[in-house]
Amino acid sequence: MTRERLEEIRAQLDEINLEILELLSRRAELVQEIGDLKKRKGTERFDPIREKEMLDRLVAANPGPFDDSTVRHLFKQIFQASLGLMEEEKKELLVSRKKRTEDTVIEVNGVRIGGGQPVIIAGPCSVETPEQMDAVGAGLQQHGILLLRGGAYKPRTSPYDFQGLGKKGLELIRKTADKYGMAVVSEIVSPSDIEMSLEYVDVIQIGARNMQNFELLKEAGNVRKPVLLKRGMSATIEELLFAAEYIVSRGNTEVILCERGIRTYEKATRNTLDISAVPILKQESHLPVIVDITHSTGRKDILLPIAKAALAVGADGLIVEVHPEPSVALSDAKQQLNLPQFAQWMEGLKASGYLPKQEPVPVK
Ligand SMILES: O=C(O)C(=O)C[C@]1(C(=O)O)C=C[C@@H](O)C=C1
Repeated sequence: MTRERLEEIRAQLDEINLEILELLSRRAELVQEIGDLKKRKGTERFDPIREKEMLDRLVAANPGPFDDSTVRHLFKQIFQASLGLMEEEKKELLVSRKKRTEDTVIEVNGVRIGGGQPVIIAGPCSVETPEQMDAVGAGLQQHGILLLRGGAYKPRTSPYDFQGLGKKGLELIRKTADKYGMAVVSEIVSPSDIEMSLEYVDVIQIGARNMQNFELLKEAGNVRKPVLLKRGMSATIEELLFAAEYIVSRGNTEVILCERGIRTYEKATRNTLDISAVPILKQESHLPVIVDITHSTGRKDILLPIAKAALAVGADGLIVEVHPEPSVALSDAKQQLNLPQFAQWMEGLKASGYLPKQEPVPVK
């Protein structure tokens, strides 16, 4: 082929491209008209029967050299693009940054979660006895801790493991928190307990195993109390945000997201802390994000570097489990810090500069 002939053919192709583009644009305008009609009538935009009819007619008229499957493929692409044109603008989630650019700040017991200063939520895995709670309350109070955690309802892997004290546990943690000027963060597992829990908790925790318990999420959305929502152990970041949307869309806008490690093949830690989830969640959502360093690692020896890492990537706070006597704890005995270990951990964190110096809480 001569160079001139190549140029000549290319010039023809350029013209045909423009003709195709003009035809595609004319087609798209007609599709938009159909889209308006369908919207008014409330008809489904995708019409597979109509698409099949058109494809069959095109294949029957196919003069070649493209084979039938190529013709089907090319036109299917056009139908797809047409559907895209007809689609309503994508609905942004209420929890999305696109919906609200400023950070949501949640105030609990005078502590601002998401307000720029990291917060520490500490306490035992389970509420066990008055003595245990009093010891931990007194110990944490020494370090200025204002948010006390402790499980009264324990969704355990084995039905034979300690299941928690239930309502009695809630009463106990409330009493302890009141004595030491703290707020209560405790997990609720049943939708029918949400209403009852309002008397005892300042933050309703929804645990990893219940992240997609939609009835529980809806019930938590119906009340006006902050919710700490943990990421499910096999949940994607998107699924966590949808779970939060369940709560926020019902009017309860105070949701704290919690990264607590996900299940992977790695055995060195109990779960794998998805550190990248923190900046991604902060970017995608306006809700505060905290990291449960105890459940994600399941070990005490790396809690300081992990805490620093979480704060370095922008976490608004940390959850750490503390028990006055971890070796006799009724749950998670191996991963809870004792009070001297907690004191050392706090010292390390303050020295790192990530945590402001905190004064002991004045007892009310
Ligand atoms: O004919 C319709 O009902 C249309 O919506 C138009 C159209 C098309 O592009 O031809 C688009 C999407 C439907 O799935 C089927 C056909």
